[in-house]
Amino acid sequence: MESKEAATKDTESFTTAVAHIGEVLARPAGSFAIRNARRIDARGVQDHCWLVVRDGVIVAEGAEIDVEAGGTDDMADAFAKAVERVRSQTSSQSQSTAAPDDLPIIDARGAIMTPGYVDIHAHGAWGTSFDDGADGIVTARAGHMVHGTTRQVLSLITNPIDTICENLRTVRSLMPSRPDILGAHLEGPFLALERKGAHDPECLRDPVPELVDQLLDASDGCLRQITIAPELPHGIDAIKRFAAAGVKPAVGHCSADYQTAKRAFNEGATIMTHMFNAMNGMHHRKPGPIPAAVEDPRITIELINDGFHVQDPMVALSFGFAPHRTAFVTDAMAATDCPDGHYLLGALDVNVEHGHARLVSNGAIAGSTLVLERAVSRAVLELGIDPVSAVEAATLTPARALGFDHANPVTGAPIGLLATGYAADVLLLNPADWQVDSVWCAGRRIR
Ligand SMILES: CC(=O)N[C@@H]1[C@@H](O)[C@H](O)[C@@H](COP(=O)(O)O)O[C@@H]1O
Repeated sequence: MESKEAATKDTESFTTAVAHIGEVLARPAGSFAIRNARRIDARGVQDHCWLVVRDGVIVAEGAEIDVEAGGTDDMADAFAKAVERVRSQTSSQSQSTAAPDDLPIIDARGAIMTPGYVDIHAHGAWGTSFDDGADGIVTARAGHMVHGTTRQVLSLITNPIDTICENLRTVRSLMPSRPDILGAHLEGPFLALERKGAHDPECLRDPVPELVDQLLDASDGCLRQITIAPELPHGIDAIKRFAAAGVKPAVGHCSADYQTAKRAFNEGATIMTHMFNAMNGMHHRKPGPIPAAVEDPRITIELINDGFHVQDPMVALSFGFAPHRTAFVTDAMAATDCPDGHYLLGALDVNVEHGHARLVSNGAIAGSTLVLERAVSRAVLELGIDPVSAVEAATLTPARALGFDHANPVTGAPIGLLATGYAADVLLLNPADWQVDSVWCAGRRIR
């Protein structure tokens, strides 16, 4: 839902960007090459890096280090050979999208090159929510895409069950034409009343089998993850049912004790929804759900690194607790990339001041106005987290949490690294401030 302020800000440029992104994503995947970049992905840092993309997939990568600077002869001319190979393949295969002599080569001029960011928990941006129908989804997606979030799971807020089912069907219907949409996340309605945060208490439910089946039917395979308070009467049973259906259950919005959380993870939950927020904290005689997630190497830990939801020392603690398992999420709501003002989260009124969203009714924090671009830049530049770990938390870790780090039916080629065989989701960033300058999603240039 739009606020008055959001409606007056840049409505025209929003509309133009949304249309542009829709058009670009409808085109066939492209072929191109990038050279002279400082590649940072979960494998490490590599200077003078290049990659070659054919029909949307990275087919070769390397570093152009000349012999005098310590490279081998092979390193010096591997790029030219890889480009030549793609050019000759494209000229002999007429269905390819690239003309043989026309493989664009982008000189990154030393810019940072990372995989596209993957946000597995967000609700909206640019004045709209992922619950606001197809138009709302493409608008909010554009708000994240221009900031480098090339792929996103669309989080749906707690609503009456029929509304949630309708919203799931909308997500499902968009997926064939939108490679950037990874599916849906249900945050609710199976949350603990006392940990509801910004969710409508009237709509919270116990996850009895009939409701589980109803949601699975409506999702038609698009449901990727669901947040569940495991201490609800049917909480553990629902975790088993969703896991058996291929959905990743997430522990969150709960008051679970340590044993109940541990049981949830043993029965198939694999994610902790925004650790620290909307759950009981750690106490030396009441350890609660956090140690159960931290000690279990199977669990991915979501973290909202906006400097408001979780204070910086706790963000650093999470990386120490769970290296390679901390995934930045935004939990972004409609006000993201918009002015302060009045917005909606589901049916609830939200006031945004200085970028902080709170329910009008009781002041509860109501999602963030964060984009992953900012989560990564503040991790590196303000918290001193090493760049490889910060990039990993926004790329490979969230991709792996949902099985997208391998070839799969949703993204086809894997995502999360800039490696041969991976989808060409690529960002070029300004090394001074880590702002996103260029974005490719699934081999299509967005900006
Ligand atoms: C969409 C959503 O559910 N967002 C939650 C919100 O419900 C919760 O109130 C807040 C703070 O939780 P805390 O006060 O327990 O830290 O975190 C997230 O913003």
